[in-house]
Amino acid sequence: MYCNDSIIISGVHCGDIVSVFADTVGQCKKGYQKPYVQGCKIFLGNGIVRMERKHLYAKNLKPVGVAIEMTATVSGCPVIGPDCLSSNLALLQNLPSILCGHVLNPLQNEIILDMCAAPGNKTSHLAMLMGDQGVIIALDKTESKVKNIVKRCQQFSLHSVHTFVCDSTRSVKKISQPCDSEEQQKLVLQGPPFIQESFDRILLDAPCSALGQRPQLANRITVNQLKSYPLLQRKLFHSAVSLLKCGGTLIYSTCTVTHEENEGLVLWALKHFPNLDLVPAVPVLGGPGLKGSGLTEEQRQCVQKFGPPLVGSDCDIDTIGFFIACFRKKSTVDVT
Ligand SMILES: C[S@@+](CC[C@H](N)C(=O)[O-])C[C@H]1O[C@@H](n2cnc3c(N)ncnc32)[C@H](O)[C@@H]1O
Repeated sequence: MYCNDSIIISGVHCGDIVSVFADTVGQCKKGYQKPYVQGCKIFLGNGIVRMERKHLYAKNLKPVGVAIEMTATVSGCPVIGPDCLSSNLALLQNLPSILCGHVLNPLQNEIILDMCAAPGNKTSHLAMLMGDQGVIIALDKTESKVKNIVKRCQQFSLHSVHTFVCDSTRSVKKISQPCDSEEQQKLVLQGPPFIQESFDRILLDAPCSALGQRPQLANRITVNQLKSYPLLQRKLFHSAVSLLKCGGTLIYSTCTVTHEENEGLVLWALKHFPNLDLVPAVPVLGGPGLKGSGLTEEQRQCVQKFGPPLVGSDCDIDTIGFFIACFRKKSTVDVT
């Protein structure tokens, strides 16, 4: 357990063996002194105390490190955190997120767009897959989050990534401007809005309801919030199709499990963009799309779906919930 989110009660000392709980209702405030008995909590496991209250809550302290070293967890997952890896050598990512980069398969010297890039985990992976040769434009609509992409790229000394604060639903220039590939590269480096068909490959790792994230002990998402995502995802997808070159690859991914944000988005895209083909997302590690989702059997096999292995599920890899679909643009046909 990392010290920035720990609550250690008075009278507990380094070396003590303690049980660790997660507060599921957000009432156990940082620094709480007494045992938290009334609120809702979930047992996470046992561990050894490595920091006491005086190491955590004294004035002007900015504690870092492990406060409780977990020795046995209910989840059975190994304890892996930032301290386990040298931060300039490796980045921890879940399996489907890593797969996203491989499915996009960016090649050296291509022009790549990462439309919703912060904090830059997938962006930095893409740059590494390209040997840092080429151009990656990384956009995010939140300025503070774009700073995190910059930090992430500095951490790995990556030079091919160019970041911009941008609402990607507004990233397409209205007027098209035919130009050669050298000119195209110069223009994208000037930042958004971009002329249509500027990018060889696009990653749309969309903002989503994130219901696939784990561990998830409590979720406070409202029905209205849940309903807002498909609309935003469609707007972003629309921009992505405009910005993609003919023959280019577009990856759409989410870390959620809802039909509307995953298979539903694919059905909508195939209906509204006759110039797009759904192609197999390879390499394959996940399971097919949901049965009964409206996708044909062939289309179900093209997409990849991840999540905890459920009884009767087609995928037995135990990961966060995730969805990947891969499209190829075959022509510049106007869209509806
Ligand atoms: C799923 S996260 C991206 C994670 C990132 N690809 C990574 O692997 O590190 C979605 C991101 O989309 C951003 N976002 C939401 N709406 C956006 C918009 N209209 N334009 C650009 N970015 C947006 C959010 O700020 C958030 O950082």
